[in-house]
Amino acid sequence: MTAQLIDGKAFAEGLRERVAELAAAFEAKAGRKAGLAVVLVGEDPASQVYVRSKGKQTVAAGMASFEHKLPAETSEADLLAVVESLNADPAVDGILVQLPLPKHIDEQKVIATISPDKDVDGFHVVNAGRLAVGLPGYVPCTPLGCLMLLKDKLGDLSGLDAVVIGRSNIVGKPMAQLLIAESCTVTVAHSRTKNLPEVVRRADIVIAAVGRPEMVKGDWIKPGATVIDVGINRVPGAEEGKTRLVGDVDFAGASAVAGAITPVPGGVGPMTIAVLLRNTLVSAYRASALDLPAGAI
Ligand SMILES: Nc1nc2c(c(=O)[nH]1)N[C@@H](CN(C=O)c1ccc(C(=O)N[C@@H](CCC(=O)O)C(=O)O)cc1)CN2
Repeated sequence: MTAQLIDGKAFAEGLRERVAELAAAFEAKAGRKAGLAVVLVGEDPASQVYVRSKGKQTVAAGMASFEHKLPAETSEADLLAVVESLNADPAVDGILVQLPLPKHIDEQKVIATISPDKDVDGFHVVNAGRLAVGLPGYVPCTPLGCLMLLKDKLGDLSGLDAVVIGRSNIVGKPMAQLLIAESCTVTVAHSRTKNLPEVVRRADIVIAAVGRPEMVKGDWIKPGATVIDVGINRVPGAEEGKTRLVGDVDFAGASAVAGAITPVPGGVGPMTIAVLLRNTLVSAYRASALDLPAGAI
């Protein structure tokens, strides 16, 4: 079997177009643009690329982008003060503090300071709690993007066996909650899981989010399964001094067995920013007490 490719890049483009249409409608009704503030502390090269992309895509979708670039030595107190000023700013519907933060800053404290109503990353404990009990709130962008790709490919997910490899607050845990809400039978596997290949082999849906290059092998995959690769790992390339991106799944091996698979790059990654724009627009509609057409995005 050769797996069908799940084209996250194309899906994300479509989502961004729908967001842009609704952002224009929002501006016409509210008399202002929906706004996203992104805060970057330090000069991590990958984070700089993601923040630049977020700014460009926000503007391209017809929303206002507010970038706050702070030096790596910024104190926790100063960062919290920036977040508090964004909480109070009516032009800002969504706040995102780019992770990871420098070691001297307590990430949880920063996330807890973001207003849950502007937490378009969905990392605040209030939004995590809302997801856990099935109340409306903001859902972290990467897992929501994975779910959109899965539903687009498979339709109804109920009754399917899903394995989520990884238990981070950003991907693994919310992904498991989303799949439970879709009536999947969900296993969350991690570094202590015994006989991981056997656990993965039972799954109709595999979500790999461990951050270990090409860890999930082709012979771990059940024939016909759908494989969503969340990993973005930079490894040495064929040419001296060059690097290339690989996922957490051995793409060549898994493609020979799976029914459908996301590539890296061009799979889950582009969905992260498209869903961020979507969450920001939802926040803008809520802040202005305007109705978003049901199921529009
Ligand atoms: N506050 C947050 N911090 C971080 C998040 C997040 O959701 N919120 N996620 C990641 C990084 N990230 C967005 O911030 C992100 C990662 C990857 C991509 C992407 O489009 N990847 C491309 C490849 C890009 C490349 O060449 O390097 C792909 O997979 O095709 C977008 C956003 C950590 N921090």
